[in-house]
Formats: sequence, C-alpha cells, structure tokens
Amino acid sequence: MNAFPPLKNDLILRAATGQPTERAPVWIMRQAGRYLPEFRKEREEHDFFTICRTPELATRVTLQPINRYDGLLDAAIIFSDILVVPQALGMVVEMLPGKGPNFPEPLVLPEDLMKLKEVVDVYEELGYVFDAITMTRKALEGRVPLFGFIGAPWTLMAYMIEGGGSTSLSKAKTWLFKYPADSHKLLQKITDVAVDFLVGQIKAGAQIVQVFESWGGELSPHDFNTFSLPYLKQIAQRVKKQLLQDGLSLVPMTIFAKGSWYAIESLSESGYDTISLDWTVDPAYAKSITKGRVTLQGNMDPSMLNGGDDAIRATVRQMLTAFGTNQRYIVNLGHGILPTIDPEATRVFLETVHSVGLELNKNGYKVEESICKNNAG
Ligand SMILES: Cc1c2[nH]c(c1CCC(=O)O)Cc1[nH]c(c(CCC(=O)O)c1C)Cc1[nH]c(c(CCC(=O)O)c1C)Cc1[nH]c(c(C)c1CCC(=O)O)C2
Repeated sequence: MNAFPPLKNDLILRAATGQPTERAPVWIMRQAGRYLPEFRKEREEHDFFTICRTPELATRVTLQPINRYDGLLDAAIIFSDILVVPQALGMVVEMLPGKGPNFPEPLVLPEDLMKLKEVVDVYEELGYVFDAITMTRKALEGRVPLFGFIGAPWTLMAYMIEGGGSTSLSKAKTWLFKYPADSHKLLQKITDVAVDFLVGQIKAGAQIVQVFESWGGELSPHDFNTFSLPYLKQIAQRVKKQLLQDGLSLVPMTIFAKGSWYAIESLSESGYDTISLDWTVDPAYAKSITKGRVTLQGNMDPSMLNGGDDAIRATVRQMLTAFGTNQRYIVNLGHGILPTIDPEATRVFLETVHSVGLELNKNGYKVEESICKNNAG
C-alpha cells in the first residue's frame, strides 16, 4: 500500500458517515474547470484527454481550486471524466472545444455491442487514473480528502448511443424500450467495469467516491427502477464487498442522480452514504424522506453564482438553515459549476458557507438529531 501524508481536514468524511461537524463542509462539482483562468491556460496547451492521461497534469489541475481557494474547499476531486470508461471499452471519444464530448462511432444497433472489448483490465486501460490519484493524494499533503468518481451505467450508456450530448435521449431510450435485453447486457457490462474501476481508484488513494447518474431524471420512475437503480445498487454492494475481501477499509459513497427526486426514498436504501441533490429539490422535502438515514449534499442552483454577492450570501444562509450545519450535510451546487462563473463569486460562496456555518453552530443551531430516532420506523 501507499503511505500517504496524514489527513488534516476530515470534515467531509465525518459528514458523509453521520458524525457531527463543527460546520458543514463544502466542495464544488467541476471545481477544476473552465471558470478558472489557470485551467483555461492549461487547456490552451493541452488537449482535454491528454490532461486526464498525464498524471502530472491531472494532479496540477486537480490542485488548482485547492490552491486558489486555500483553506476554503474541504475536498479535492480527481481531474478526469466519466467518459474514460467508454474509452476503456474500446470506443473513441474526443472533446470538441465549445461543443463537448463526441463519439465518432456511437453504438447504433445491438450488434454494435460486439465492437466493445470483451474483458477490460482496468489496470491496463485506466491505470493512468490510478496513477493520477496516487500522485494527487501525495501532492495534497493531507490538506483535504480526495474524491474518486465514475459515471453511472445508464448515463454512460446514453452517451455511448447518443454519441454526445442530447436533449431528448431518443436514441438511447429507443434501445431501452425496443431492445431491453441488449440494454441490460450493456448496462451490466458497464457496471462490471465501473466496479473494478472504483475499487482501483480507492486502492490508489481515493478517500471518498461519487457516482454520477447525470441522466437519471430523463427516466420515468418505473424506468429508473428498471434501468438505473439495480446497477447503482450493484455498484455500491460489489465495491464494498470487494474492498472487504481485499482487507481494505470502506470509503463513503455518494450517489448524484440528477433530476431523480422521485428516487430519494429508494436511494436512501441503496447502499450509498450520501445523496447529492440538484436544485429542484426542497431541502425540507429531502430531509422528510431520508430521515437521517443518509447524508445530503447540494444543492444551490449553479446560476445563482451569477446573481451577485448579496444574492449568493442570502441563498447560502437559507440553504444552510434548511439543511442544518452540524450533521449529515455537505454543501455543494446542484450540478457542475458553469464556465461563465466569476471565480471571485465562487470565493464569496465558499467564504459564506464557512462563516454562516460556524455562526449557526455557535448559536446552538442543531439539525434535529432526533429526526433519525423519531422517524426511524
Ligand atoms: C456528464 C459528465 C461528463 N463528465 C462528468 C459528468 C458528470 C457530471 C455532470 O453531470 O456534469 C464528470 C466530470 N467531468 C470533469 C470532472 C472533473 C473533476 C471536477 O469535478 O472538477 C468530473 C467529475 C471534468 C470536465 N469534463 C469536461 C470539462 C470541460 C471541457 C474542456 O475543458 O474543454 C471538464 C473540466 C467536459 C465534459 N465532460 C462531459 C461533458 C458533457 C462535458 C462537456 C460539457 C461541459 O463542458 O460542461 C461528460
């Protein structure tokens, strides 16, 4: 095993495992991204996937927001992309500037499944992610914990069939409804790689992980239960089982199923420690459903960061008051930060999370700890 520097800030790990925190911890989805001039500069020199595949570059970019907002972020997330898994399965994926991901040869018909690799050795295909994680973990010097992540099977299937972003996902949904058996075959194949990939990331040094089901909300509740949830559960169960079998400690697992507000109850029982919420979910609603069984993460509308300092401060206070600041809550946006955001607005957001979180705790504000006990049945 790797020897890593001791961790100096474990707020996120405590919040994710239900232990009290002196303030609500905070990180931001896509915190290393195009809103940062230092990232855009890196991108002028290097192609997107070159950064992902070069541990020195991935480490440097992962640390950009940690260094810029020194002491304000409570976690780092490894710089990579969910689409490295389709690449490992043998597909070509390119990142087109201003357009996003593009698959020149997406899956069209079920027979295209034959084109995917039969067996994927993640150490061979994705070892560069593991190397980047180990290098980043050392470079962090214990300042904050490091997130690993994967895309969830349905979201990756959707990209592999649509060939890029899409508004209706009509091609991917045609597969679900016309070729359900082949769809399950593909979802299972992605799940198998996802499990090995997450376990490998944790072995390499990831201290907490997040699964991104970014297209969850495009499915009806019934279809979510058929095509998404079983695989999300499988990932949580198999990752934990594998870690225990290998004599390793478990790490907290987060599920972000964007748009799947209807699944909060079932996700509370799916093996994840934290549920990440988008901004369409009312904190009181989420708390009334989850009843302290899981940690909640989120959920400010990323566009609020364009609303000016006063609006940011007011919204953060409202959000912290609604979620509670000392237990089972991690502050984040409801989706990735937008490229148009001013990094100084992001600083106001982070500073307010710190100051208001501490203030609310000092004033004796306590999330109703009794909630879990009272509503347990
Ligand atoms: C769907 C998805 C993808 N990638 C990811 C998701 C799930 C989260 C979500 O729902 O947004 C996850 C992701 N992508 C990236 C990270 C890195 C870590 C971090 O959060 O800082 C993470 C966790 C870097 C990235 N991934 C991408 C960028 C910007 C591209 C660039 O630098 O040219 C970054 C920093 C590109 C990307 N990658 C993807 C898309 C759709 C795009 C283009 C759209 C966009 O530009 O926002 C696929």
